[in-house]
Amino acid sequence: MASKKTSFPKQDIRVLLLEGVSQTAVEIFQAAGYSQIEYHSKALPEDELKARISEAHIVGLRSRTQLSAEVLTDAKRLLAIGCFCIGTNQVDLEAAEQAGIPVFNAPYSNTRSVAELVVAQAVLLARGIPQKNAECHRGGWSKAATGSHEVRGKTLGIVGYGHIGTQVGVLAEALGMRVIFHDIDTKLALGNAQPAAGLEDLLARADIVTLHVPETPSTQWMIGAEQIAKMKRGAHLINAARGTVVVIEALAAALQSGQLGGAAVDVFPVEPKANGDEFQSPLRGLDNVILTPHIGGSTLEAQDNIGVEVAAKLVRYSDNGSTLSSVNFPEVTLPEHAGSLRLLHIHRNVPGVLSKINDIFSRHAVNIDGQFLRTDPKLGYVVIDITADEAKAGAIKDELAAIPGTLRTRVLY
Ligand SMILES: NC(=O)c1ccc[n+]([C@@H]2O[C@H](COP(=O)([O-])OP(=O)(O)OC[C@H]3O[C@@H](n4cnc5c(N)ncnc54)[C@H](O)[C@@H]3O)[C@@H](O)[C@H]2O)c1
Ligand SMILES: O=C(O)[C@H](O)COP(=O)(O)O
Repeated sequence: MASKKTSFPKQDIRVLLLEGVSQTAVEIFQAAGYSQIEYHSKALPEDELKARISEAHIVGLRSRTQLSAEVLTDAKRLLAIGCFCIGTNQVDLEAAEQAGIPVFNAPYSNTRSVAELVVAQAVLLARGIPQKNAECHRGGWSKAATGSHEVRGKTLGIVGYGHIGTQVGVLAEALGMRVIFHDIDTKLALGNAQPAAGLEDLLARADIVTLHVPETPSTQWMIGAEQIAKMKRGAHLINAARGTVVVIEALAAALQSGQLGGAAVDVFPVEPKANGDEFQSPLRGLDNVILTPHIGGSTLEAQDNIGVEVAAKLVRYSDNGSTLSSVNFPEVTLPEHAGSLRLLHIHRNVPGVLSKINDIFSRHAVNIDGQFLRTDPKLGYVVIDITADEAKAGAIKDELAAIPGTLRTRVLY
C-alpha cells in the first residue's frame, strides 16, 4: 500500500500546457505514456492559472505566463516547469528552486529564427523601407535613393554575443557587414567579428545596433536617452531581446528627433496579454519603426523543435530524475534504472541531511546500486537506486520525506 501512495503512475500525472505550445510537445508526452494533458492555446488569467496549476504536476508555458512566487505557492503538486522558449525571466526561478521544482527551457531552438529576422530588419532599416512602405500604403510615391543604403561595408554592433548574437554576426558578415560586439563575458569572436572596447565604444561606432541580452538586473533599461545620444546620428536600433532593455520613451523621442534613423522592435516593456488585446506603445504611428508582436522566435520550425526539446526534458525528469540543462537546479545526468527502484530526494542544502539519508539506508539494509548527488548553495539533489520491493521503497521514501529540510521525495519504478 505504501508504494501506491508514494508512486506517481503516469496516468495520474497531470500535464498543463499553456500558450499554444507546439503539438509536438503533446505528441512527446503521449508517446511517453502521459495521458492527462490539459492544453490551452492562450495564457490563463492569474486566478485561473492559480486554480489550474494547483492540480498540475508538470506545467509548460511560453513568455507570457508569469509564474511568480505567489502563483508557485499554490502549485503544491508541481514537479517541473518547462519554458517552451529561451527566456526564463517569467518564472521566479529562486522560488521554484526553493520549492524543489526544476525549470527547463529551450536555449537554442528558436535562435536561428531570431537571427534571420534581425538580419532582414537590418537591411530594411538601412533602405528606409518602413517609411517607404507606410507611404505607399497611404497612396504616396516617392522614388528616391536619399537615405537608402546597402548594408555591405556598414558596421553592425551586437550587444550580447550569445547564441543569437553570434548567429546574427555570421549572417551579417555574409552580407559584407563589419561586425563588432559587446558582452560582459569574454567571447570567442566568430568570423571577422571584433569585440568593442565596451558598450559606449560599440554605440559610437555602429551604424546598426542590435540587442541580444537576457532580461537581468544588469540589462534593465541599459539603453536609455544617454546611450542613444552616444549613437551615430541617424543610426538604427533593433531590439528582439526583452522590452525592459530599452527605455521606450527615450527611443520614441530619438526616432522623432532624427537622432535615430529607424528601429525594429519586437519586444516591449508591457505587452498585451492575449491576441486581440490592444497594443499600446509610444512607438505606434512612427513610420520609421518596424513593430512586430514578439514573434522573433515564432516560426513553425522553431516552435516544433522547442516542443520536442522541452517536452523531452520534462519527460526525462519525470521518468528518470535527470535534471540535465535545468536553469535553476543542480544538474544530474542519470543512467536508466532498469532492475532498480530509484528514490529522489530534494532538500535544502543544510548540514546533516546526507548523514540522515545514509542512516535510513543502512537501517533498512537495502542494496544500493547507484547514488548520485549534486548540490548548489541552496539545494541538494540526491538520487539513490536500490534493489528492493515497492513496499520497502515506499517505506524508505516516507522516512526520507520526514528528514528536516526535505522539499520533495519521489520513487521511480
Ligand atoms: N524576440 C523573441 O522572440 C526572442 C526569441 C528568443 C530569445 N529572445 C531573447 O533573446 C535573449 C538572448 O538570447 P540568446 O539565446 O542569445 O541568449 P544567450 O544567453 O546565448 O546570450 C546572451 C548573451 O548576453 C550576454 N550578456 C548578459 N548580460 C549582459 C550585459 N549586461 N551586457 C552585455 N552582454 C550581456 C551574455 O553574456 C550572453 O553572451 C534571450 O534571453 C531572450 O530574452 C527573444
Ligand atoms: O524567450 C524566447 O524564446 C522568446 O521571447 C520567445 O517567447 P515566446 O515563445 O513566448 O514567443
